[in-house]
Amino acid sequence: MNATLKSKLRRELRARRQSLSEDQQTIAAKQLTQRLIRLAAFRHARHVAAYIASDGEISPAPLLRFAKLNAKHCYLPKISRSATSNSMTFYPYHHRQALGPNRYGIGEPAGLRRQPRVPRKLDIVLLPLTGFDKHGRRLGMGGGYYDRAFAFKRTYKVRKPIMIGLAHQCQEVNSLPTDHWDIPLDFIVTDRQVIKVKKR
Ligand SMILES: Nc1nc2c(c(=O)[nH]1)N(C=O)[C@@H](CNc1ccc(C(=O)N[C@@H](CCC(=O)O)C(=O)O)cc1)CN2
Ligand SMILES: Nc1ncnc2c1ncn2[C@@H]1O[C@H](COP(=O)(O)OP(=O)(O)OP(=O)(O)O)[C@@H](O)[C@H]1O
Repeated sequence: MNATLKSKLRRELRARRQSLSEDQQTIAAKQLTQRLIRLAAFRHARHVAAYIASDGEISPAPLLRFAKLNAKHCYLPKISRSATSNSMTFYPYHHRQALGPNRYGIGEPAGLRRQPRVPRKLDIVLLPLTGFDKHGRRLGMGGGYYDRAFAFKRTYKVRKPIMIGLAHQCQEVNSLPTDHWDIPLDFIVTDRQVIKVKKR
């Protein structure tokens, strides 16, 4: 039931972000950066995970440059497929890091010489949203990668990492369906606003 609804919404919301022009994307990414760098959660973070934008997603690239200049350690997700599950690992994103496309065509660290960082040792995770509502519910790309990698946050009720969903303002919807495995967000930041999610 939820799955059909989620996939219909996903199609609609992906079309919305894909229709933004290059200029709109550039401006949105800068505005997003300005909002994020004011957040205490970001200022205090030493280990920051983000992503390489694809499919019209709002880009954390200018934020990553700022984070690097401020001596923060940055990480990018890399996905892998095994016989039993699809998982995601976070690798350091350093200067001149080689990137290669994953099976969805998204850039991810390639030619790895460094060790990944375990998810619970990240301070903040900036994750891409396909959709969100004002209550802080999220819709991802449907792979369940973030839900699985951070399922420990639901199980152990730990504070870290702080989960911050990033999206274009045009990806807001009135209400989203939720499933029990959806990991809760702490903040949603768009080019226009910061939502601090209330604990449920
Ligand atoms: N930039 C970025 N990196 C990321 C993610 C992401 O959402 N954005 N991921 C976050 O998980 C992981 C990759 N997950 C993905 C999962 C599904 C599809 C995808 O395109 N799936 C279907 C459509 C699904 C649907 O509409 O129901 C497709 O192949 O077209 C892409 C990425 C890791 N890296
Ligand atoms: N903790 C988990 N353990 C096992 N399977 C899970 C877990 N969390 C989610 N899944 C599976 O992942 C699939 C995708 O879930 P959903 O549609 O909510 O993805 P999403 O939140 O949009 O994706 P993402 O987390 O990659 O952004 C579901 O079929 C679900 O069964």
